[in-house]
Amino acid sequence: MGVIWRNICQLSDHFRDKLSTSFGLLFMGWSILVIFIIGYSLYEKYDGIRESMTHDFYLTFSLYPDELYHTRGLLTQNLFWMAQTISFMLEHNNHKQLDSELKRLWDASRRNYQLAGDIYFLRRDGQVVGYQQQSSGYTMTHQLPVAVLAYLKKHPQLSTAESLASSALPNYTFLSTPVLNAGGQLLGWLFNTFTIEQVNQSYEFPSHSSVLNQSIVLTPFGIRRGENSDQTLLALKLGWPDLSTTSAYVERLKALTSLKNQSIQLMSGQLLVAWFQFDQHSDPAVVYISLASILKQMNDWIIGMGLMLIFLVGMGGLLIRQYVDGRKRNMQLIVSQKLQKAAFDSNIVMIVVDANGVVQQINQFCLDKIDRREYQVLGRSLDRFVELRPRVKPLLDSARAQNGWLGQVKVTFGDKTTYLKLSITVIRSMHQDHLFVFSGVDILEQHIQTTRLAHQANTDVLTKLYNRNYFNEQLKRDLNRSERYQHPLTLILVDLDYFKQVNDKYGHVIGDKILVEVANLLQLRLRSSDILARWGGEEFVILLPETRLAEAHKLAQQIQQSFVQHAFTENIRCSCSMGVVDWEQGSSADELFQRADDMLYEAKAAGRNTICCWPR
Ligand SMILES: Nc1nc2c(ncn2[C@@H]2O[C@H](COP(=O)(O)OP(=O)(O)OP(=O)(O)O)[C@@H](O)[C@H]2O)c(=O)[nH]1
Repeated sequence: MGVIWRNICQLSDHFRDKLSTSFGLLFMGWSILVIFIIGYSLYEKYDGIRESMTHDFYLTFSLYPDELYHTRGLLTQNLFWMAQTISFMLEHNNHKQLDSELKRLWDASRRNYQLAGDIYFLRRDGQVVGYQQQSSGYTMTHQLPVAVLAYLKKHPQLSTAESLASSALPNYTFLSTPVLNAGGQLLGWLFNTFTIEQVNQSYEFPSHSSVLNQSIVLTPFGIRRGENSDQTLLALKLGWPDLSTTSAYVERLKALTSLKNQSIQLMSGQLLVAWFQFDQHSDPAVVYISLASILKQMNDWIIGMGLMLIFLVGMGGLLIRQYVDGRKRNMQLIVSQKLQKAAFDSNIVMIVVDANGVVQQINQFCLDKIDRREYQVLGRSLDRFVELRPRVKPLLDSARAQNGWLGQVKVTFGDKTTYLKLSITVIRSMHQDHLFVFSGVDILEQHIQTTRLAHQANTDVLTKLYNRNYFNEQLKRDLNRSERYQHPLTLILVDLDYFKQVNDKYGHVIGDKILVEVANLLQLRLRSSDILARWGGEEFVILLPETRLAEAHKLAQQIQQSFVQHAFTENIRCSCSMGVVDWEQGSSADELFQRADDMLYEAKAAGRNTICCWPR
C-alpha cells in the first residue's frame, strides 16, 4: 500500500510539471491568437479598401485553361488577392508598384494555372486600370490598348461604360474591347455552328456597322458577327448581375449556341463558368467571377474562425483553471510545510522519537536546552539527554495504549530541572513503526505558583502550621487507610489555658508570639508522619497515625511537661489542656472530633493543665 501511495504522489508531482508545460503551450496558443487578432484588426483596417474594391472593380478574364475545374478554386483565391492588391495600390496611387505587382501576379497565375488569354482590370466607371495580352506577354498600361482607343475615339457613344449602360443596357456597366488571336478561333466556331443571319438577327448592339463587321460581340442579348471576326473577340463585362439575371443570360447563350447539353455552370450562385468548345484543339472559356461571392466566403471563414476562437477560449479557460488550481494546491502545500516547520521550530520542546525512544527529530529550542548539536542527538536514545519523570518508556507505552498522552512531567535538562506540560501525539504509518511527537511547554513558573497557592491554602498564616482544611483532608485519608488496614489512629486536641488573660494583660502581639512558640513547641515533639494543625484561635490538633492511645497519652504528657518547663516571651508561663482519643473502627471523623472535644471539656473542667483520654 505504501508503495502504491508513493507512486500516486510521484504521479501527481508529474502532473503538476505537466501542467506547467500545458501553461507554456497555452501561452503559445494565446500568442498565436493575439497575432491572429492583430492580423484581423489590420485586415479590418483595410476593410474600407476591400469594400471599395467590391463596388468598384470587376475582373474579366478571357482564358484557355487546360483543366478548368481543377484551377477554378485556386483561381478564385488568386483573383481575390490580385484584386486586393490592386485596390491597395490604387488607394496609394502608386502605379509603379501596381505595375510590378500585377506583373508578378500574372506571371505566377500563368505559371501555376497555365492560363492563356487576356486579363483586364476594370473599374465601374469604365476606366481600364490595366490589361494583359496573352499573345504579347505581359503588358501594363494605364491607357486602353491602341485599338480600343481608336475604336472608342471613333464611336464616342462607347467611350465610357456609363454612356453605354445608359443608352442600351441600363442595368449593366458595359465595356467591349477587341482582342486578337483567340477571338478568331471562337468566331470560326460560331460561324461553323450558326448562320450569319442567326447571329446578326439575335444581336442588338447599338454600334457602328464597321465595328460590327469586324467583331464578334457577346452581350446579355446575344452574339453578332463582324467582318474581321477572325481577328476579334469582345470580352464582355456584365456589370454586377444577380443570379437570376446571370442565369437568364447563360440560358440565352446556350439557346443561341445550341450548347444545351454542354457544361455551363453557375457556381455559388454568382460564379459563372461558361465553357465553349469551338474546335478540336483548344477549350476557350469566359470566366466571370463575382468578388462579392469571394468576400461572402471570406465572411464564412471569419465566422468559422470566431467559433474556433470561442472553442480555444473555452479550452484556454479550462487549462488556466487547472493550472491555477494546481498552483493553489502547491502554494497550500508549501504554506502548510512552512507552518509545520515554524511550529516545530517554535519556543517549545519538540522531539520526535520512534517506538524505542530513539530521537528522530529535535528542534533547536530543545537542543539549546541540552546544549547539544543535532547530529549528537539524532539516532540516540532520548534517555541519554533528558531525564523525564515519568520515564520515557512508560510514557510511550501509555501513549500507544491511549493513542496519545497529555500531562505534566518533571524533566531535567543537564543540571536544570523544570516542569513541562507534555503532549505526546502518536503517528501511525502503514510502512513504518509508530512515531511519537513530544511537544512540551515549560510550566516551571506556573508550577511554582500553583505550589505556592496550594501551600497558602493549606497553611495557617500566623503559625505556619497546617490549617483546619488541610487537616480535615488528611484526617479523611488516614481514617480510610486505618479503616482498610485496621491500623490504630489517635487524635489530640490541645487548648491553651486562660489565654484570654494573656491577651488582655500583654496584648495581642504578645499573644501571637506565644501562639507561634506553642506551634514550635508542639512540632518538636512530633514524628514526620504526625500531622499538627492549628484548629483555630488558641486551639491545636494533632493526628497520630499508627499510634495507640497509650503512646498518644504519653506524647500528651510530654507536651504538658514541655509547657511547664518553657518560658514563653516576656517570661510568660502557659499551660494547656488536652483531650486524647483513640479512633474506634467504624466511627467517623465527626465522632472522633466530638469525643476529643468532650475530653478537652472534661480536662478544662478538671481545672485545666489536664489530660483526659478516651476510652478512659
Ligand atoms: N493574640 C491572639 N489571640 C487569639 C487568637 N485567636 C484567639 N485568641 C484569643 O484567645 C482567647 C480565647 O479565650 P477563651 O475562649 O475565653 O479561652 P481562654 O481564655 O483560653 O480560657 P479557657 O480556654 O477556658 O482556659 C481570646 O481572648 C481570643 O481573642 C490569635 O490569633 N491571636
